[in-house]
Amino acid sequence: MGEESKKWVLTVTAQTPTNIAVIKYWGKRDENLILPINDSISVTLDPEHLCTTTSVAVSPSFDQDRMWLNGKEFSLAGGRYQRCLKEIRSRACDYVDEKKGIKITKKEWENLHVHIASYNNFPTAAGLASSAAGFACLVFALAKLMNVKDDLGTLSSIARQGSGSACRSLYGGFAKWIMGKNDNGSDSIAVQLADEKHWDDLVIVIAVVSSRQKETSSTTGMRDSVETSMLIQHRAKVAYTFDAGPNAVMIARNRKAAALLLQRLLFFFPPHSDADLSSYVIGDKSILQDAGVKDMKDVEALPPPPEVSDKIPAQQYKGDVSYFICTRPGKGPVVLCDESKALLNPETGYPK
Ligand SMILES: Nc1ncnc2c1ncn2[C@@H]1O[C@H](COP(=O)(O)OP(=O)(O)OP(=O)(O)O)[C@@H](O)[C@H]1O
Ligand SMILES: C[C@@](O)(CCOP(=O)(O)OP(=O)(O)O)CC(=O)O
Repeated sequence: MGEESKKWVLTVTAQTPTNIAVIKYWGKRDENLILPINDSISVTLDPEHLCTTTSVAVSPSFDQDRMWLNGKEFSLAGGRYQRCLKEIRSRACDYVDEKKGIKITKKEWENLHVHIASYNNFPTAAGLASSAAGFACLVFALAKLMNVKDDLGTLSSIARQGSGSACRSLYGGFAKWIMGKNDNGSDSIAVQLADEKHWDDLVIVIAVVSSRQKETSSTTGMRDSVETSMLIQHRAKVAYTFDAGPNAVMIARNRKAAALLLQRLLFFFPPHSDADLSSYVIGDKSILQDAGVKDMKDVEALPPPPEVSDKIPAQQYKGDVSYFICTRPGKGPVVLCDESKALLNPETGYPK
């Protein structure tokens, strides 16, 4: 290949939301293919507040597949990354860009290397579904780059092989991962139940008590549950609100309930006195207005909630929560055309 023809770089940038399961996936029947032991249902969170942005690039000048996560080089050697790359490459279609003089045939995609740069705008591996947004974004961006024509259901089954919960992040609103029955996983895909407008005054408040990396990953935690819990098969009938980590996720059915909830949360879990309210409650700050809280003085003036009685004393836990994120149902993956949002330099294909 001549030096001139080695110069071109083709890039795509995509943004994908996280999701929080209300009926959780917890336990696999196949560890390799990532097949679950139950159906699960989730709410996709607004990418304005929590999202992954991933840029992918391809060029004949790249000599290996490389990835950078949150600014640091990250190994793609793991089986989950390799499987996603292989599945997407096998579905790549011919690509032609007459203007740039780029022509890639289906066969040529197999030998072209990719560069990937990804950034999570929220804590990674802390129990806030970074693997979900991350693998969904990786698969979605690569599929766009390689001109994959398959539908979102197929892409969801590829993202599933990166991280189970990722299959639901291919959709906005409310998604269901159908566990499927087939041994080869072909029917284990996610579908959209309703879009983000369906229940648009639903409010999700996340109390972040720790942004540190979890000691037990979801993969390990659910494996232990499957091996040791006799009740695991019955678990998905039971509602609970914690994800796999210390950070509580609370779902309020409408804005009024969310405002009352936030008043109570701020009463019981006030920030340290020197804190700034705008960094203590992030995301959709308009809930603060509904709660009648404009500044720290208003937080300090919050009265004990009426349900506090002699039996339940109004003990306050100052500083125990690092910060709260208020969010809502959000849209699914999108391609970002604004060059300034790209994480890879369009000329070189290396991180900006
Ligand atoms: N943007 C990303 N792109 C690709 N992979 C990512 C990205 N973000 C996270 N990951 C992968 O996901 C792993 C973290 O997954 P893990 O399940 O342990 O935590 P989590 O997804 O944040 O929490 P949980 O699934 O319990 O909500 C990372 O070590 C990395 O391999
Ligand atoms: C508690 C959960 O968030 C667990 C998510 O687990 P992962 O999808 O991160 O696990 P792997 O498939 O092993 O990568 C529940 C859920 O999202 O349904």
